[in-house]
Amino acid sequence: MLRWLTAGESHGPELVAILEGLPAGVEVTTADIAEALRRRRLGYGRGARMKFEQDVVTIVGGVRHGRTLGSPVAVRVANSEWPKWETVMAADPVDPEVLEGQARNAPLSRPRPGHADLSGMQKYGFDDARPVLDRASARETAARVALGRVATAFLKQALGVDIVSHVVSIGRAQAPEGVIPGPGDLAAVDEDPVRCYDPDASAAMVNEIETARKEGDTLGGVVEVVAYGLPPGLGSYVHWDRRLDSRLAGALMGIQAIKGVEVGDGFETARRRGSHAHDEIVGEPGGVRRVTNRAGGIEGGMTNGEPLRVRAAMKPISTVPRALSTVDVRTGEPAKAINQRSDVCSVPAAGVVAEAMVALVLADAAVEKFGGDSVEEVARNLSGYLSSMLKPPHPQSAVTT
Ligand SMILES: Cc1cc2nc3c(=O)[nH]c(=O)nc-3n(C[C@H](O)[C@H](O)[C@H](O)COP(=O)(O)O)c2cc1C
Ligand SMILES: C=C(O[C@@H]1CC(C(=O)O)=C[C@@H](OP(=O)(O)O)[C@H]1O)C(=O)O
Repeated sequence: MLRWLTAGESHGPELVAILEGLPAGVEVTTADIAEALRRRRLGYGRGARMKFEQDVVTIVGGVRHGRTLGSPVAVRVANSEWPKWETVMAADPVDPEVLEGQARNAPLSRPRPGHADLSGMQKYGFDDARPVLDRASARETAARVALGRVATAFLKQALGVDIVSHVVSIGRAQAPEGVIPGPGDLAAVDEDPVRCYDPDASAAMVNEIETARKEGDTLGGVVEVVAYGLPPGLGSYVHWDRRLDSRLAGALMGIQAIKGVEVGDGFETARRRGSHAHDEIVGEPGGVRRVTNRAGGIEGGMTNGEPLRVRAAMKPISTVPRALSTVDVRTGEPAKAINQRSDVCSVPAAGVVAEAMVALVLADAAVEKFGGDSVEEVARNLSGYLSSMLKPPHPQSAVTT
């Protein structure tokens, strides 16, 4: 079993992340993780903070000379902006007089509709949104992307799996259906300003973001993650919480602002007749394949050997410059919601985070099926499984033998 945890606040000194249960022998370096974090900061529509802040990565456990040890992998991602926030977010008590004069420390009492502010204040008994938003913030996804990079390395090295993601829509601008990056196309997707694989759709998405920005508004959208090279049989049909689709949906919904998840053709499948909803099976030399992949590579809660396809729908950013109505919790009076620097659209970044979450869930399922002590052992077990796996005899090979 793979377990992962993150800690740290958006304006705190650093994020920390631990991944436990990963086999020994996975090749991964600080530079690999730093590059994954760089990808997460990209994307047209991100706010000012993404330009001036650096993610400073340190691997502090579980890796020696570029290979995992089998012990928990621990990563620190430092916030380079920490000196500006040191008194506001200090762990130890700070002299109230020092805090008094700091604009940054003024209580945030006008909760934003759509953010965690108000419910978080009510739940934990705060009269200031600062302690809520600082942890609810998607800054935390940097920690997940760091761990996701380690999981991605494991999946590639032990199973030959490639994970790509792309942006399917931003606002009303939509990529044509069926345009999906191939296993080696991640760099090409990353080159696009909104991480869309279709150039015309990409231009329309950039235009949507610019228009929203000019109008003081924000946008959401849909991202898709595709994993190539998965063997059949990861996950299980035997219990709800062992189903791979259930685990993927939970992981994707656990990303800030994700409000919907689709597996394969998802909601569109619900509108089709059965005769056009499923993927017919044909034999071919060496095995079987599906003629289509409407299911997105999962049947019965298990991978079926076809590319895995999952989508996540992100709501628009809730820090809307044309601020929404709220109540000032100190006075009870109507007010305009907190409106500080913010992203206009973070959908491209959410795609990178979604890749990380998919990688962590798939790595967990792979360790469960093939063992978790070393990359070599996992590869050996995978190879034994594939060579003994049920494969209906192909008619042509039956004739020749
Ligand atoms: C990569 C990423 C970046 C985000 N950036 C912002 C932002 O700059 N401003 C903002 O208000 N919300 C941003 N969000 C969304 C908030 O984190 C989210 O709306 C908030 O946590 C409440 O969402 P929830 O209801 O899904 O928890 C971002 C989300 C992601 C995934
Ligand atoms: C810091 C990151 O994203 C932040 C996520 C976020 C939110 O409310 O989720 C709000 C913004 O932070 P701030 O209010 O400090 O500008 C984003 O910049 C990041 O992705 O690294």
